[in-house]
Amino acid sequence: MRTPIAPETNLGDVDLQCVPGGAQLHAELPEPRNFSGATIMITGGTGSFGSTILKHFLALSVAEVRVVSRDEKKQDEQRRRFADGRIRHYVGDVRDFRAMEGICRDVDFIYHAAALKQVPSCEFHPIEAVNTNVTGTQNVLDAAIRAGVQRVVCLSTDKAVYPINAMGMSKALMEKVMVAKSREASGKRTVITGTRYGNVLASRGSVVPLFMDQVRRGQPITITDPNMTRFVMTLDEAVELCLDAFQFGGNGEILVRKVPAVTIEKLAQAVLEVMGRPDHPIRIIGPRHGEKHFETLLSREEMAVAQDRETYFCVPPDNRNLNYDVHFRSGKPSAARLDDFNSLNARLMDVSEMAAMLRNLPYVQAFLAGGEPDAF
Ligand SMILES: O=c1ccn([C@@H]2O[C@H](COP(=O)(O)OP(=O)(O)O[C@H]3O[C@H](CO)[C@@H](O)[C@H](O)[C@H]3O)[C@@H](O)[C@H]2O)c(=O)[nH]1
Repeated sequence: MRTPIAPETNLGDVDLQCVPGGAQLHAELPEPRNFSGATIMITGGTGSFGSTILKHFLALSVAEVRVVSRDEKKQDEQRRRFADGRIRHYVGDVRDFRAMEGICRDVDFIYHAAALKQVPSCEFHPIEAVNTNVTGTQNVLDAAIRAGVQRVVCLSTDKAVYPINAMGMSKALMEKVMVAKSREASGKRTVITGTRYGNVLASRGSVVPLFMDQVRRGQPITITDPNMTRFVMTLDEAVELCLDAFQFGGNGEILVRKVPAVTIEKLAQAVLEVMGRPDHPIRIIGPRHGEKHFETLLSREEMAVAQDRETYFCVPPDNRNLNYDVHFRSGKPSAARLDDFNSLNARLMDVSEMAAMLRNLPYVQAFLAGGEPDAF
């Protein structure tokens, strides 16, 4: 069944004050999010993000969730774990337009999370990153527009801003594809919105499970660079942003959650504090392939036009056309005197705040209870 979102829940047309550097927003954000009876498609639905979003959607009494991914084995595990007849698994690759076209039929909402996201491996296989992250996104959006899907939310990363590695570059291009497709979709049924995240704590393959495992095995914690900083957020915060994007995201907008940052040294100290092993040895190993010293969630140019929506920033699309006269008559606000929003000038957490955040994570709690939890 198709469930239209009530027009009043879409803030895409509301005249929000444009606040360089970010002051407060003034519009009331309506509740609640209504997905009941909807058919939802999640690309990358067996990955960290996809499966967590899946769990949240199932709790919101949706009619059907189509999980699209390439890995039969993960799908089988997920089928057993959830044991919910509303989930339908599709083996398919976002690189395959025809497959996406078939799966999109009669879908109301799409969460597009499928991506190659490992920084080091994308350095070695950049074209693979382009094929999945860029062309794959184009395929999903073309299929969605053609099928008249109501809303598509695409997942991006801080590594797409001022990118230096292939993963970030492919995600930056993905965002450009997303905005270009939103122009194409303008006036049609489909609304396309992006979300941009920093590091989600304790996600599969990330540094927190690695550090905890190293401590448990009695191996030194390996720190790349103690002064390196990363934006960190919990999975719940990430899910919240996704749901906000479905409800409030306008066409072509990118929503960026405001989160604090932490140095890797403090993150490691917090892990050791939580594990009660403050004197555990640490080894400095130096940065990995393609790593940045700090990350940026919003460029200076984006800060000049971003709208501040309390828990997140909204970057509107640049909807000027390619007519040069129009360009010259209506330039953008200047970014010259603005800072970007990066993990050096963001609020930096101290060890005890970081440790408190870690203690609240289900993964950390299960680990400390002696288990071997799967990172999501
Ligand atoms: O043995 C290690 C491994 C990592 N790090 C550091 O820990 C931080 C976080 O590393 P990791 O958890 O591997 O995440 P990132 O490399 O920052 O990338 C993650 O976070 C991105 C969001 O920024 C996602 O897009 C990526 O998919 C995801 O891998 C980085 O500063 C690393 O240098 C260490 O100090 N020691």
